[in-house]
Amino acid sequence: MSTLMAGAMSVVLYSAHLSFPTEIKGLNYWAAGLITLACGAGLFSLRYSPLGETFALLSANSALIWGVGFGMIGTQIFYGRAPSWWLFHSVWALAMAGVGYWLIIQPHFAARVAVFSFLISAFYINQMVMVWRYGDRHFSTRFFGILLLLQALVVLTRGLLAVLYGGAQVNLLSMGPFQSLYLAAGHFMVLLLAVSFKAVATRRLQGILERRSTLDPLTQVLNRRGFADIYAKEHALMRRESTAMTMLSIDLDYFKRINDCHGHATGDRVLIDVAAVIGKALRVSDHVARFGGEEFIVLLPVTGLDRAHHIAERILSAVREPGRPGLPAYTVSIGIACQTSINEDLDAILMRADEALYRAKERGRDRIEIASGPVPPLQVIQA
Ligand SMILES: Nc1nc2c(ncn2[C@@H]2O[C@H](COP(=O)(O)OP(=O)(O)OP(=O)(O)O)[C@@H](O)[C@H]2O)c(=O)[nH]1
Repeated sequence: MSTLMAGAMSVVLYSAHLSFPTEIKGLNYWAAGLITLACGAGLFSLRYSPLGETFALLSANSALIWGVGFGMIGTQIFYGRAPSWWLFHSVWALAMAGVGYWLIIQPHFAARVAVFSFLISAFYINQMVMVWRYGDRHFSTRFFGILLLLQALVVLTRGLLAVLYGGAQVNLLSMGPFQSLYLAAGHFMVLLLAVSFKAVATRRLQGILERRSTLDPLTQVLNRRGFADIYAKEHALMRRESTAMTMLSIDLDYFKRINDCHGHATGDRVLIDVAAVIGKALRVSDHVARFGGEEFIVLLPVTGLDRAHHIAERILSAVREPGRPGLPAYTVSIGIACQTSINEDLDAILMRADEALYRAKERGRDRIEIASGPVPPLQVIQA
């Protein structure tokens, strides 16, 4: 039953892989791992078939190692790590050599169990390390990590019992407390691991969708909604720390002409380029957004007018620089508004920055203008 459920989970994971092939990686390996584990469980039942016990045990053990190994590869890829195919193949080769030797040449059940258990635990331990190092601090990740730890402990204990007490303690065909525990773990843990991996993947997807809803799809900078959220946070910080922040309103000059002369696709590439140029001129703590069309807004937290003017000049001259292949020359105009009062809201500061921008347009474009502002009750301006 649990084998069938693991098979069903593989369909769920594979369909998630087909829906988000680039956003969430590794799901296909997890799906392959679950199917292979289900096949492995099926192969064990062939031991009483005409194919014989040796074939059944060798093929089943091989499938189990592949199944767990694919899970490890899936987890590594999920966390953006290079897959350890060398570990995958080494564990498989060593385990098959050990199992084969103690099954065919020198039959020894306990030795077979020990070598298989110790080697396969490497896959679980490797995944635990991945989750510990690269996972986020969220319930789904912790759940996944704890299950991996438990599975590693169960497998290692089986190996140890085989070494210390011989085959009788770990023979799953005879019943004892450890055998029951191991079978329960074997049956349900795989399923639980698949469920927890799906939970981790869903959490990743949630983050991706949240990020997407705040990003401009063309330039990958913030959109109006994402910017409003960031502004609210910076505004709260400004209230607490009595600092200033400055807004730049940046608009491409004669962008309609670029579209008309070079086509809309080139216009789009210019927009991507200007977003990149602006981004390079900023600190990581600054924020850039595209407010539709060819207008970009930059928020410079804890920044006064002097420093903001310096940054705006840097953007202006970086945009003017020739030599970006395949793009027409273009310029931008910039309006600057400094916010020093917490009573001013986003709409008000944007309006002032826009007024300055229109003045820059009127006065010939490719220039910077500073907004006259409300009298600043400023305590600290870090320029
Ligand atoms: N390629 C492209 N063009 C866009 C996009 N959004 C808006 N536009 C174009 O941007 C142009 C804006 O033109 P205007 O508002 O006249 O501004 P402008 O030509 O830059 O003139 P000034 O701002 O006065 O210097 C229009 O032709 C829009 O079609 C977009 O996402 N991609």
